[in-house]
Amino acid sequence: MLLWIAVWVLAQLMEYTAHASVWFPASGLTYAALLIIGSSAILPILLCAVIVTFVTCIQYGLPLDLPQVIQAGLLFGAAHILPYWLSVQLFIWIARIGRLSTPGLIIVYIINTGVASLCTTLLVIYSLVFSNMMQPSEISQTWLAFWIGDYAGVLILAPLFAALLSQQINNKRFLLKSYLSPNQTKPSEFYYCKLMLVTLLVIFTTILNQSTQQQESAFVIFLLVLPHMWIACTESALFNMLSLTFSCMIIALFVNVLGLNEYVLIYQFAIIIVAANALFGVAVPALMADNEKLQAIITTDALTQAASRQHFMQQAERAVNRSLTDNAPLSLIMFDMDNFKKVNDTFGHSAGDRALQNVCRVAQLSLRPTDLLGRFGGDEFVALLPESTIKDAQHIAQRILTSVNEAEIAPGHPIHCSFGIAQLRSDQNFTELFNLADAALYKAKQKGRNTIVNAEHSNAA
Ligand SMILES: Nc1nc2c(ncn2[C@@H]2O[C@H](COP(=O)(O)OP(=O)(O)OP(=O)(O)O)[C@@H](O)[C@H]2O)c(=O)[nH]1
Repeated sequence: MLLWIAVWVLAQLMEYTAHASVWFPASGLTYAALLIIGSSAILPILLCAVIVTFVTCIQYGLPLDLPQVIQAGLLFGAAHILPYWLSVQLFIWIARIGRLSTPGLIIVYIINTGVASLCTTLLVIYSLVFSNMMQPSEISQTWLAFWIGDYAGVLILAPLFAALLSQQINNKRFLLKSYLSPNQTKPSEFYYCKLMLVTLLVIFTTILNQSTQQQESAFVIFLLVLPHMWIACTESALFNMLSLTFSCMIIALFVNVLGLNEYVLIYQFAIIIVAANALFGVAVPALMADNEKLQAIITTDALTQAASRQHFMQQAERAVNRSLTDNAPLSLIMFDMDNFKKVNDTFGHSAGDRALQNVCRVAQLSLRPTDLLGRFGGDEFVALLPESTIKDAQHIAQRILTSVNEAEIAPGHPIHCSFGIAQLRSDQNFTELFNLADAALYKAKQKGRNTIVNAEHSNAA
């Protein structure tokens, strides 16, 4: 309640004409409270509405007695709360059933809050007229500025207040965090430079506007979209929201101080457009994080963390082409665990999984950072060794074989592997190299397993 009254007072301070402020932060808090706290936020907001109506009556010297003030306050509160409450219910419902991604949710949020703030505006205006707090003749000049002020308050401040309330209240109605990138509690080192740019642009525009008294100059404020998109793409959602709040505050401040009331709608629309754009920016870090996760899923084998077959093939094709162009050596080691089916049957599938992970871990230790290890099938692995001759590959395969043999499935049961190795010739492509290593591996199995066979000579190493 204290916060709601405080942000209402803030809007009053920024009021440029009766009942119309550059923005109305209280709408943002109402929306956030209904979203995070739920219907138990209705009564405190209603009480706040009665209190601020009382203050307004004193402020404008309206001749209403106490019961009339209470009635007017309740009417105002109901008109203010009802559309936002319906809008929040709809938003939660769409978020739940739609399984929307962050950008989808932002579109729904922008449209939803736009419609809700318009409905609130119309209802509140009619409640003010009904309570004799506003003249019907004032409606036509007030409603648009009133709506845009409310819309800016919700669009910009509701996510910020929702984030703050979510930290205090353990709510399961709407998990805001699941739509945002991992929390980044600190701004980047250039954050304050970006805010400085925003401030300079606002000061420049408002002073230009005041000195020229032409509406064309007020349109310069739309350039705010540039620093705000920069902030949106490089800062966390929290600092994105804070910077939008900052922009709105200084715009409202300068518009009031420099008496730019005539042009206020331009500034209000600029705030809305910049905020809607920047909100999409909130989705950028989340999309990038999703992208990284997807990339990891596609390129990595989940059990062993070796490269997936598809990723290995892509990288191998490229490495082979590079090697052929540079006339540099490149070798392939193919290895497969021996009698792995028996391992699974004897020690269980989980022990088999651990053995696969162990083989992969020790193989990685024997490889260089420039080599690539891939899992091709159940117990079959391939290592791509750029800049390596068959001799180098033999040494590496021997190192892997030795360490694999030292790793045990169970006490007294060492892991055994067979290896086939091949070096790329200048007249070969990757598939031919692969087939050669595969044939050598087959020979290693035939030779009694747990051994290394060189494809060129087809001899046990
Ligand atoms: N634990 C476990 N087993 C797997 C996995 N993927 C495949 N397998 C099993 O690995 C075994 C592979 O067996 P085979 O390809 O017949 O070869 P092998 O028993 O190792 O015999 P050789 O290769 O001839 O030495 C099969 O029993 C598969 O069920 C996995 O992710 N985890």
